[in-house]
Amino acid sequence: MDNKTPVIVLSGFLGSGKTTLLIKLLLEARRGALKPGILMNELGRQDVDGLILNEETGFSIEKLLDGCVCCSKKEDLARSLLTLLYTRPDLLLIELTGVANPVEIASLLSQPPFAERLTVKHSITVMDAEHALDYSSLFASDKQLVRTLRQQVEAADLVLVNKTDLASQTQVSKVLNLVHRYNPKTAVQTTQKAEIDVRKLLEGIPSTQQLQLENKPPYSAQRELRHSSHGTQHLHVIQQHPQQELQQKPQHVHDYQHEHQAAGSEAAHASFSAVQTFTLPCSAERSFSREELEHFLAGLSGQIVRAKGYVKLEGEGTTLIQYAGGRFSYEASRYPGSGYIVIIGLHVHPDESAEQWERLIRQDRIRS
Ligand SMILES: Nc1nc2c(ncn2[C@@H]2O[C@H](COP(=O)(O)OP(=O)(O)OP(=O)(O)O)[C@@H](O)[C@H]2O)c(=O)[nH]1
Repeated sequence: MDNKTPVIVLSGFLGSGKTTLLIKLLLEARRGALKPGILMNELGRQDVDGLILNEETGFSIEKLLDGCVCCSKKEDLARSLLTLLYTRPDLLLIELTGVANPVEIASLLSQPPFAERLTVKHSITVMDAEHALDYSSLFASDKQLVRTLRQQVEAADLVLVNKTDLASQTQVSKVLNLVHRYNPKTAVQTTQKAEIDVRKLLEGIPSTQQLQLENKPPYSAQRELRHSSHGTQHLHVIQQHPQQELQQKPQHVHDYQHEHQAAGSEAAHASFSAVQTFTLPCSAERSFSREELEHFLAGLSGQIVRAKGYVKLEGEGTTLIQYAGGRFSYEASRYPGSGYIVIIGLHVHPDESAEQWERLIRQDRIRS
């Protein structure tokens, strides 16, 4: 049996349903006694999805915040993958940002030091059935982003056309046609809340726990056996701390960055250009009404694509607020800290938005 760690890569535009799918995969992994290594990348400086995931599944994760792993954070991605491999997971789950290009990630994984340790089991792209068709015109000013969204479909072996509860039959059929046009070979499934038979996606992944129970050699010993027939490098590397390994192999990671720039500017390889992210903080005491928040977000300049964070709502307590595909949703949360909202959009004005936010918060002080 192949001893490489299987990887499932999740991509798809902002708010399409990647985290929703990841939660289902993790719950299934738990049922199957699989030990997952989880890596989440978010554009914002503040973590939201990681906290949701932890609240829903209890798993802790490796988070890469404040940038996209397929461009500015590639070196961090390499380091995080090594950190996760060091924990000897049964599988790796990687959720990319909504504007990441999975082709770049596949390329990183197919090179040393990962090629010999990881195998991509699935590359899944989640699409928003209601909005996917509008993206080309909506983001016409950001050619890289339009190309990235297309490559998200082209790179997938499974596409979920999600949020069908919010889309018409015609919209769903058109999205399915688009998927077939860009990637005739991929499997496609229409879903609501990313509801699919996740057992199939994890099929064939052995649990270390089960292997031990069956009295087979533990993972480390398997590595050793393999190592003895294939030379020394593999085992030597896996037993090192990731920091050490990166110190010994910095060239590879830097080469990656180099290729980026050498090929003629970041823009030539970047997966997006006009998308910006900023965070609006608020104290734990300040509470908002839903109307107040929705009105505030609607009044921001630029094109707000995604917003998420934790705020205190009047009469409801701490709440996870999500804005995706032009819709708001709210969910009670146990998040204990000060509130914040991460905003992602095109042609946005972070400073001006922060001033507006401050004014809104001050209004409350005047009221109370
Ligand atoms: N109505 C409806 N809502 C959905 C569906 N799938 C996900 N959502 C909601 O859409 C919002 C965004 O879902 P996520 O799973 O966080 O999307 P994401 O792709 O991880 O978002 P980013 O990581 O921010 O890009 C959440 O409020 C979900 O509950 C669906 O099929 N139907």
